[in-house]
Amino acid sequence: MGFLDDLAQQILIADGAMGTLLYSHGVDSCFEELNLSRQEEILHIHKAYIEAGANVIQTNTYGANYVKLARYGLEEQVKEINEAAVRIAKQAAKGRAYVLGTIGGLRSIKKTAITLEEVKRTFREQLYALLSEDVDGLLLETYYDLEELLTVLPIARKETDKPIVAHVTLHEVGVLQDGTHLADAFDRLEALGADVIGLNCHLGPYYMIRSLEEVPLPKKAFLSVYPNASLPDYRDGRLVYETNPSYFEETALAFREQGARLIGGCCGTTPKHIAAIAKALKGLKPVTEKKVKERNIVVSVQASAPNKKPALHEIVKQRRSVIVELDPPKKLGIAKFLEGAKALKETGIDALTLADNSLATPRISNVALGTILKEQLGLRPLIHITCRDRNLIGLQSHLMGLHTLGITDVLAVTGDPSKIGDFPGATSVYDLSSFDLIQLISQFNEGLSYSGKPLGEKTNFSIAAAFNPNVRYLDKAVERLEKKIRCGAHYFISQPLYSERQIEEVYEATKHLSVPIYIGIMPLTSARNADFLHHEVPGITLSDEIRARMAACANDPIQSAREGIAIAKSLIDAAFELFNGIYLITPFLRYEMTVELANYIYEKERASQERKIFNG
Ligand SMILES: Cc1cc2nc3c(=O)[nH]c(=O)nc-3n(C[C@H](O)[C@H](O)[C@H](O)COP(=O)(O)OP(=O)(O)OC[C@H]3O[C@@H](n4cnc5c(N)ncnc54)[C@H](O)[C@@H]3O)c2cc1C
Ligand code: MET
Ligand SMILES: [Zn+2]
Repeated sequence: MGFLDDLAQQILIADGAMGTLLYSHGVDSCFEELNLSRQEEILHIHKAYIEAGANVIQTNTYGANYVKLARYGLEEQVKEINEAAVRIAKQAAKGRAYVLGTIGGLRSIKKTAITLEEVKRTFREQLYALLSEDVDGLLLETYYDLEELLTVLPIARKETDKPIVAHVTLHEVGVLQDGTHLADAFDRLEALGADVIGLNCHLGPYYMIRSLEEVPLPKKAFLSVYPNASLPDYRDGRLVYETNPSYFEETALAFREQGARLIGGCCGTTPKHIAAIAKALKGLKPVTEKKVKERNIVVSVQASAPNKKPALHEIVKQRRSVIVELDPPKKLGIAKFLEGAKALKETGIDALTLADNSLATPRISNVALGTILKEQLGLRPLIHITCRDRNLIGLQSHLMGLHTLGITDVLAVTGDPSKIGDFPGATSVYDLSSFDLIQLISQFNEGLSYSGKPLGEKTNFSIAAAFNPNVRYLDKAVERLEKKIRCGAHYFISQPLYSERQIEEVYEATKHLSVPIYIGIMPLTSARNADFLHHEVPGITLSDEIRARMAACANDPIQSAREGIAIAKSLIDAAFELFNGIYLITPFLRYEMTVELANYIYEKERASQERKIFNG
């Protein structure tokens, strides 16, 4: 008889936490290293779980991989640490319990933190070490990222016929962090050859039971569940869990009702919790049938009221369109800002774009100013949103807020890193990349949150993305644009360009794209401003001619502004022929410059229309 034969007949009890138990004993270093330096302590914990009633234990190898051990400078000891862990667990089990070799997931919400190639390499190394010591099976646990588990599971399946337990970790009741429903995730794991499929960590029994209620019994695999002791509490800088082991008696019965056959514990659980599970399930057979609750899907996702005005990306496909950036002030007081906004509105621009703390320096909230523009001036605000200043919670709340205010035009950007701004020590969040943010907003437009939870309404954001053509390899930048379109970008707004030739190159490189581009034009204000952009802003190169023109009027601010405007007008002339959309950037709140340029564009447009009519 083996592990799977036993599961076919009966419920097996698994062990509980290792990490949080060691932590509660005061261990604050690498838990897995203790397989080498404090073997007795690990042995003792395994034994305590077996004595509490565990038929299945797991090796102390949750984080024994290259990536996690590297945090402690132990990355060269992957093999040693894993092999030692199996030997200790086997010594504790002495044939009384099955030993599963544990491999923990690496990715959290930030997929970008580790590539799938690194995931595979790291996984293989740990897998070979565990298999070389002849474990009874594998436990792939705490996979928040389904893509990661779907990547590593086939590797393990190909390498071994031993039983594989594959555990996802829920984001919230019934769904994974990418919005996949638990039942669908289980189907996919079963199809890839997992023998036991289940859940561990993050949530306590209550939410896990509710999640399993919507999951049918697997076709062939067995179901397992390792809940946390409770939701965690944060006390004196430490995560702590409620300890009420007798609660695990009731919940073990509920897990059995849901079809679980392998039941253990995750963070915060102790041998007492495992003893409670064993006590409750003593003599009980697994269920072979269950009633599945209908999926909790809100069927009626309301479309939100259609935008009163057409979206910018629709406007710019059809006609000339000018949008202007006017940065929110860095100090309190918005009189000059409003003066500029009014003057720009009078030119007839389609939107005023408001940066989100550009150059990582605090400015008055662009949502506050956007609301004022919309409500008081009837001017369309286009709100930049960076991934730098808000985590996944903040971003979603921000988007819901914008929707509630009726603001539908947004630009999704990574955001300049905080180290270049006024507060270099501040955290740059980057939970999401610009691609992820574009995808998130598209998902909001489908009425779904990041985790796939219905929002009750669909938003109707018109999604702009950034285009930086000031790079060494333009084709690489264009590949990013293509990816942004696949993520859901409706149009692009470019960084400023400073030569007619570059505008033509950009046109040639992007003319195949299915979405429009607003070309960035920012008037130079002085010779110093020109030198700064040329020498210090990555990617921006001004022609010798432009720099000479600005240098010639270096000591004359009025003439400098005139020259800056004249240069911008030539750039506009070049862009005008090739692009419908022009994005004017107001330097240093000097809105009179962008007012003049907007008027110039509209006059040019009128003249061009008249010529067309005249020519029939
Ligand atoms: C129109 C516009 C508005 C902006 N508004 C703001 C704002 O309000 N607040 C703010 O803080 N920042 C703003 N930025 C700056 C922006 O956040 C960064 O410049 C950003 O890196 C470029 O846009 P993205 O975020 O979409 O970057 P992504 O395309 O996601 O690129 C992110 C990073 O990848 C790298 N990268 C991208 N393309 C290439 C390439 N071709 N070759 C090599 N490496 C590359 C760069 O390191 C880049 O910083 C704005 C930029 C633009 C163009
Ligand atoms: C972070 S999830 C749990 C990891 C491992 N099973 C432990 O208890 O230490
Ligand atoms: Zn856990």
